[in-house]
Amino acid sequence: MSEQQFSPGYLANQVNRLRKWSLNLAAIYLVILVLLDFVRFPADVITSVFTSRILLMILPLSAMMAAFYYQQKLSLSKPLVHKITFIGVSLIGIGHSEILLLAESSGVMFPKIGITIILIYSGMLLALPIKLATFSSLVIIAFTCYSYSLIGMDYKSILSYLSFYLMFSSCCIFSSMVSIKILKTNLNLIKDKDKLASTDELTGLKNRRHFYTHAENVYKQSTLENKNLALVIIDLDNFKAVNDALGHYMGDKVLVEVAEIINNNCRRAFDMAARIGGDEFVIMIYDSKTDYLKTMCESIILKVGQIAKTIKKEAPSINLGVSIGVAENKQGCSFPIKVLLDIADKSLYEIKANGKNNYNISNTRHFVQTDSPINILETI
Ligand SMILES: Nc1nc2c(ncn2[C@@H]2O[C@H](COP(=O)(O)OP(=O)(O)OP(=O)(O)O)[C@@H](O)[C@H]2O)c(=O)[nH]1
Repeated sequence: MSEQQFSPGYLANQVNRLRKWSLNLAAIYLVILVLLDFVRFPADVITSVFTSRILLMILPLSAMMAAFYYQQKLSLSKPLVHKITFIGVSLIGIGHSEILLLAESSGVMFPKIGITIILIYSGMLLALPIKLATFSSLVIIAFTCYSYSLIGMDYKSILSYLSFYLMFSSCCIFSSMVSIKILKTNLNLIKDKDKLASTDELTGLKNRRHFYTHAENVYKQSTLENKNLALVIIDLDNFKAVNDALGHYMGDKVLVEVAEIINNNCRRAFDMAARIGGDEFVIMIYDSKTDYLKTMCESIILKVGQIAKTIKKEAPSINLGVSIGVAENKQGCSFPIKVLLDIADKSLYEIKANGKNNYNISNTRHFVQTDSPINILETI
């Protein structure tokens, strides 16, 4: 699953889909109810019944569906969509009470708690956020009980209908809560699994596999937006000696501290640090500036130097250091990630060959003009 699917809007999208389907069901049942009206009601009241159905049920439900389906196109805010839904549900409740009164006055056998109306309500209640669904239920129940009292129903019957409506509404609201909870739990489980698969266990940085996927996406973004993109490869110097002299536990500790230094350089959304080998790391900097890259490399060398000083106290012969190779895609000059890594690697090995503990920044424009790019371009 891609990273984009886990964006903060992912859960909201899933919940929205669930709500859209609930509304679709409500709409289907409403059509059935309207068709039943033609069979049940005598000709003299059918016009009034049909008008009430259109004004108080079909139109509000259509407005609710339009708000849900065209939320983005119409730039409707979420609270506005919820308000439209709430008003829609309440109107539908009132509409049904109105038709109940019409049925009673014209002597039509009209089930007080019809299965179709229950299905319509459940569809709509599931389409609302929990608080609004609770509030709408109360509005609908109040109106229905009021209509019952208007047709002269005794209080015991009203009470039994009231308890039925309360049970039925709470059942819908509870199902809505449970489905959202299940969605949240599943999403968190998938997120945890994805995090484990993309993270380096020791340092907590992203691993090589995740880095490549992310880097390809950011590279596409940089070409679209015509932004600079820099890859910084960082390799510790003489790290093996730390392991050999002070043990793997100390070696691990050094790697964790270095990872923290490296990660602190990722300040913007597209930047990313990863561990791509034993003592090898990479940082990707989006919209990079060469001056910033220089300052960053100097700061990393300085901070790793402080770790080296602590190591030296315990093992004076160890010269821990860090070599850094940087490749920077300047605007209008876009080498793919693989080639950019190749260039950064070559820059790094120049430093390794020339005394270590330093950095080297290669602007990719430079490679087009000299002999070196011919080698690099052949690898494309
Ligand atoms: N403690 C520890 N060591 C590791 C880990 N992964 C790799 N290494 C060690 O890192 C060392 C890397 O060795 P080299 O590539 O020779 O690096 P170096 O000693 O820094 O040599 P230069 O890069 O040439 O300066 C090896 O000894 C690996 O065993 C790890 O997770 N923990």
